[in-house]
Amino acid sequence: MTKRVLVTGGAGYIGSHAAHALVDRGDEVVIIDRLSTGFDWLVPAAADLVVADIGDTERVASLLQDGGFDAIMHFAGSIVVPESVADPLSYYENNTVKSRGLIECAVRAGVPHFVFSSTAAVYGSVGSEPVAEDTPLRPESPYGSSKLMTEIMLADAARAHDLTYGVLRYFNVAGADPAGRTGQSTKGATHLIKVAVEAAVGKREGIEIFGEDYQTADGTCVRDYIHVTDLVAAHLLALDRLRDGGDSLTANLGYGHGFSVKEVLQTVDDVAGPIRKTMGPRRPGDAASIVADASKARRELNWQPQHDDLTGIVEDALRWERHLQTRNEATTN
Ligand SMILES: NC(=O)c1ccc[n+]([C@@H]2O[C@H](COP(=O)([O-])OP(=O)(O)OC[C@H]3O[C@@H](n4cnc5c(N)ncnc54)[C@H](O)[C@@H]3O)[C@@H](O)[C@H]2O)c1
Ligand SMILES: O=c1ccn([C@@H]2O[C@H](COP(=O)(O)OP(=O)(O)O[C@H]3O[C@H](CO)[C@@H](O)[C@H](O)[C@H]3O)[C@@H](O)[C@H]2O)c(=O)[nH]1
Repeated sequence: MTKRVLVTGGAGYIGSHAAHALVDRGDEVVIIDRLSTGFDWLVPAAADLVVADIGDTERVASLLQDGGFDAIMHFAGSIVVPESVADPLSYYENNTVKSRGLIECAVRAGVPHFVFSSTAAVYGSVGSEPVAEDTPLRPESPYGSSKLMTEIMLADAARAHDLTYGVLRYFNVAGADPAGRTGQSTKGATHLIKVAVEAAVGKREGIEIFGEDYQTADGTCVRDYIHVTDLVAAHLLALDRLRDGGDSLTANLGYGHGFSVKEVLQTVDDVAGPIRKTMGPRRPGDAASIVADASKARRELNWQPQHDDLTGIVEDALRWERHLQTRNEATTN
């Protein structure tokens, strides 16, 4: 069978990195993206881009029916936790209902493999110990619940039909393609490292630290930041496993150690020069600490991360931010 992958959300931050990685190793790639938070200029030249909503099941069905795909990588979705609290039904619509339709189209068209972007948000508050995949799932936001429901649908569909899947639960994804071809370009981004490097290049006046009264070493929240290149490498390994006839798998993707908000911002200061920081209240819904036990991905996928270095992550994010600034100046002049 041809190695041909439908990448949903392939014009977004993580999906565009995956599309590049797939093209780099010779897979054929078709992207479906409605360009709500993604950009057509992030897509590799060798990939076909279909600008459409994955909720347009007629379009998706006809793409899959005639397309000769052996896999779907499903990145499309809505991703901002506080937004999901304010507007839960739109999250269930975009992340759960539309994923259901996509899975159904895959089953009907006989696409045998499905790799899905899930999230550490399916665990909820877990304490300071690294969290393994068999930890009880108690999402605390509609975003986390919307993703968990898709995990459940995939597992049930795989039991009933000829489908194998990889569910990958991402911790905090950051950094950019070291080759400089793509990076996080979201407008009004809320992710810590993205916001900090925007401040470093002068796009923002500074950054607010959301709470310093957590039960952590320095009082700020602890997260497990993973370089997007390592994250994407695990997707390719998961896909290869399925293509080789391996079992479905659910695995965390993180490095297994955490950094506090203050440690991250210190690293940004070290790399880019000091940025302005102000102390603010806690952001609703933030857990004090969440760190992956990522031993399963290493064991089952033979995943060997190459970019487990916070300084390198920040350097790559900063390089991309500078590139965006130059690009914006070029397009506005
Ligand atoms: N960034 C993170 O730290 C993180 C962490 C955990 C999980 N994830 C998951 O990874 C995936 C990708 O996230 P990202 O950071 O690249 O976000 P992103 O917003 O950059 O990418 C999402 C892409 O999906 C597209 N899209 C959204 N809804 C669509 C629809 N209905 N039809 C077609 N296209 C649609 C957007 O235009 C965008 O290009 C998401 O599913 C997200 O939940 C991200
Ligand atoms: O301007 C900012 C932005 C963030 N933070 C803090 O930085 C930490 C990380 O925040 P953020 O980068 O927004 O990531 P999370 O809230 O941890 O959520 C991310 O990581 C989850 C998995 O752990 C994914 O599911 C989500 O999609 C993704 O947004 C949190 O303590 C925030 O309070 C600040 O203090 N100031």
